[in-house]
Amino acid sequence: MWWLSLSIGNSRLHWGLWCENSLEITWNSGYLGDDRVTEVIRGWQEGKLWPSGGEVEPRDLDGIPELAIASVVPEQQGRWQVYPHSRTLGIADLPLQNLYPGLGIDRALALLGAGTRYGWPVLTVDSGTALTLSGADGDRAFVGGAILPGLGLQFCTLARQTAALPEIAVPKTLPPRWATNTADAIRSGIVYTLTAGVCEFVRDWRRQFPESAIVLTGGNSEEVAAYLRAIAPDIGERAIADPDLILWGMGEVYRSGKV
Ligand SMILES: Nc1ncnc2c1ncn2[C@@H]1O[C@H](COP(=O)(O)OP(=O)(O)OP(=O)(O)O)[C@@H](O)[C@H]1O
Ligand SMILES: CC(C)(CO)[C@@H](O)C(=O)NCCC(=O)O
Ligand SMILES: [K+]
Repeated sequence: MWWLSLSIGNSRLHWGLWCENSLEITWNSGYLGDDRVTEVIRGWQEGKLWPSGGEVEPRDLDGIPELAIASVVPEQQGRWQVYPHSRTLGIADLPLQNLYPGLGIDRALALLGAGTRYGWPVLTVDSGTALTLSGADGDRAFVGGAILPGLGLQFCTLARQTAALPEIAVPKTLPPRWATNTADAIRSGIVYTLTAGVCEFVRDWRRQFPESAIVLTGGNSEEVAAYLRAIAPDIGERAIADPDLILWGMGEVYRSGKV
């Protein structure tokens, strides 16, 4: 009756502990080394949710949990697939139409989670390592989307590939647009262009699907939501923030009997 969902992203791992269809707790962790993975798996085989590698309380599970894996990082997923009670999800397992070969399972699951919780049609904006937009229509058919470097990656690459530009943290709030120092100029350039780009996609989506929910998720979704509220309140105030879209999508696959 207990099962675990593991979403392997490009920066870290995202976990959910489920009791049937109820998501009990969620947590994030870094990638784990082989020894740690062995230790975690041994814990599960003794019916224990511990050690987990993230900040989650030790917990006794009555029974050995199943593990559902969704990964966009092949090198990481093999470490978890050795667990005998694991199942790795592919896009063919999802009750969505028109998915293209090679579409990221995280994008498809986020769409499924968003549509299930907030209705169809739906547009998801996942601000992770990469920022992705993914939209589906009222028949749960994938319409299309886009991929760009995420916020953290934009700041990081700019600093890494230049001599004079410093590494800057992702700002929590809107920076001044017309900057008069280097750090603010970087903040302004990245934040205003990324936000304008997202707005343009959302507006175009709304022209096609006026009633669609817009759902924000991913490690930088709070920042992106704050920028949108400040720059484009018509979008920012209506967008829904949900950090667990991918896990909800995995729950929907479980409910449909495919886990
Ligand atoms: N504790 C944290 N550890 C790592 N990144 C974090 C943390 N908190 C916020 N972030 C931000 O989250 C971003 C990564 O987002 P997320 O965790 O959704 O990525 P991901 O799991 O690699 O997903 P994706 O594969 O979609 O890129 C980073 O750019 C970083 O700025
Ligand atoms: C775009 C990322 C990196 C976002 O995590 C992931 O969804 C992925 O590796 N996608 C495969 C390419 C695609 O979605 O078209
Ligand atoms: K790559």
